[in-house]
Amino acid sequence: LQMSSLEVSEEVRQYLKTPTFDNWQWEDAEIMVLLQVMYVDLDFTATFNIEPDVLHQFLFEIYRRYNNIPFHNFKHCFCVTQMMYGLIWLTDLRSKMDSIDLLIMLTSAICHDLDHTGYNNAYQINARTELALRYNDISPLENHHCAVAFEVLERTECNIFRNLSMDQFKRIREGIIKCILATDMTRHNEILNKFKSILPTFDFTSKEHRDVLMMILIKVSDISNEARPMEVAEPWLDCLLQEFFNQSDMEKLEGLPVTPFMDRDKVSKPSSQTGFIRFVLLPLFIELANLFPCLEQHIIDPVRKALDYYTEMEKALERETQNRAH
Ligand SMILES: COc1ccc(NC(=O)[C@H](C)Nc2nc3c(cnn3-c3ccccc3C)c(=O)[nH]2)cc1
Repeated sequence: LQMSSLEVSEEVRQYLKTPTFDNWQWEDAEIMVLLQVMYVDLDFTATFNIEPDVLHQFLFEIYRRYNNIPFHNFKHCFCVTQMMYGLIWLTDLRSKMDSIDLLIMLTSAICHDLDHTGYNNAYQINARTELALRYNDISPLENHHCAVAFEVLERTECNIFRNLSMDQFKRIREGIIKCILATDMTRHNEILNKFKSILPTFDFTSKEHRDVLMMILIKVSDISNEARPMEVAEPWLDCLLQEFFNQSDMEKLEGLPVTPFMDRDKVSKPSSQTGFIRFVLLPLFIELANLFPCLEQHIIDPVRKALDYYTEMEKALERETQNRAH
């Protein structure tokens, strides 16, 4: 099943640009080739003189630095990157932003959860882990993901930016740090409110506005599973709850505070998801659709369907528990 990026059909290259792409049908080795195809089809390899072998070495080292945990693994990195790739094409971002900003966004997506251990920032801080100590409780995970990304880029054979100028590298480094640190969900309202405040007068020629948009786009890509077809999205929720339950089991064992929506004794799959979609996902996606109306049908409609699906499941679950109670 080995594929070289030369052998990926035109049909697959088009499918790769859509939010309906099903990651579950592809092996890791094929996903590595699909990631290369993204750099080629966005003309990054030509524009930034990225040698194919360096791109391959970079992606392989990234692959090695993701851990085998239920959710924050290499397949999640691919899903976030593929959604970012789809958004770039759907919104025709190439006609509105410099290629270097798109290169920052795609590379940030690939690197955004590097070496995630399956335990979130609340755990890192409460358990006083090495990461919490090193980063003084300030987004310890996201700081770590970003530091690992630049450790990889320090290796010449993996440095996809090695043929760029110092100024270009500085701009890329600043952008990747901003994007990866923006994926800390405790900053969700800060970033969303900033975007809401600039939306009425959004100006693509303003660097400040572009920076906020780039953070919104990686945030949208990061939590966008429910924008995908149900048969692609639902397994991801099972993986997420598995990872969350592993954490809350550990917190109980270690006598640490347990996050309510992670407690297997408290959370039900549908009720946690309806809350997340109504209060986190839809408000974020609706704001982005204000800037790119085409996202209504491609992203928001599927999410509304998912909300209906989980609301029905929630009702069915309630009826069942009531019947059992009688
Ligand atoms: C404001 O910070 C928050 C807000 C919500 C959540 N998570 C949830 O509400 C629940 C558990 N659901 C949920 N959480 C999700 C999804 C996708 N990513 N994601 C997630 C994963 C890890 C950390 C944070 C989030 C939002 C998803 O489809 N559902 C986690 C953190």
